[in-house]
Amino acid sequence: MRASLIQIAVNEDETVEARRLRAAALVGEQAGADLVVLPELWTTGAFAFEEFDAAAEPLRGPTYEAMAKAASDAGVWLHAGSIPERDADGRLYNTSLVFSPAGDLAASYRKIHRFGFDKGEAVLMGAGREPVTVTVPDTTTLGVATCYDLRFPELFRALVDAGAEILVVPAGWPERRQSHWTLLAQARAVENQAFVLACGTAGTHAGVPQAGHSIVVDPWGEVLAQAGAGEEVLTVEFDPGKVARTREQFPALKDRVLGLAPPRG
Ligand SMILES: O=C(O)CCC(=O)C(=O)O
Repeated sequence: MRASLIQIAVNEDETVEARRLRAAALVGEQAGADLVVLPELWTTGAFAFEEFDAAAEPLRGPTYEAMAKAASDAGVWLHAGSIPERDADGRLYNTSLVFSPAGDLAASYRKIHRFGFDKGEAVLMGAGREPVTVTVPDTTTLGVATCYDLRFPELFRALVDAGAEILVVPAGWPERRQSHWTLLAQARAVENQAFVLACGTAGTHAGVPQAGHSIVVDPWGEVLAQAGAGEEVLTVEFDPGKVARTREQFPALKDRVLGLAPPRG
């Protein structure tokens, strides 16, 4: 499988429309890849809270249209990162879109863990409730999560229990916590014996420099590739069959003990 992670720069000197066109062109350049991934909230930037309302779009809005076309033009599975989605009741969500090579919507996922504690995304957006997997016929199953979700291992376990072998994590992770990003991506890969494809943004928006450093980790925890800080397309080839082999040779997932009693004391 060949995967390309598009670590696009999100800076304020570019309009959302211009960045959408540029993202579509970058996806087009990845024809020949099996899977292409864009980051979280790349239209506005994950920290541009004051832009969310104005830039919010219905699920099938301009970003959906542009990315569906980009996926079918390039003939790739496209995890198009996330958009600020406005639902029919006017509520906002941080919603990821995954397209098949035919340009059909294969899945959408509303981010479950919202970032910001008592401000930003945590108060401006609603929380998703449903973990989401996507079956790539005859190949593998993707489990999707978004940015801050990376800190919550129970979500990833739920994805693995549902068959996920490749965990795809679009993000807008800040430079300040870059060490957590790399560490958590490796931890989620090792504990779940799965590939982790984590795609961040480059650039600076709302005064928050982005970490970049998109990363691909294999089921043994080895870093197959990692980007630098700037805009970059990180391309990596790997064998999804390594998940089954790793789980067979080192069957730790089989040793889980579920339903533990509460700790004594
Ligand atoms: O968990 C973190 O440190 C960053 C999370 C984040 O930036 C986000 O979810 O948008």
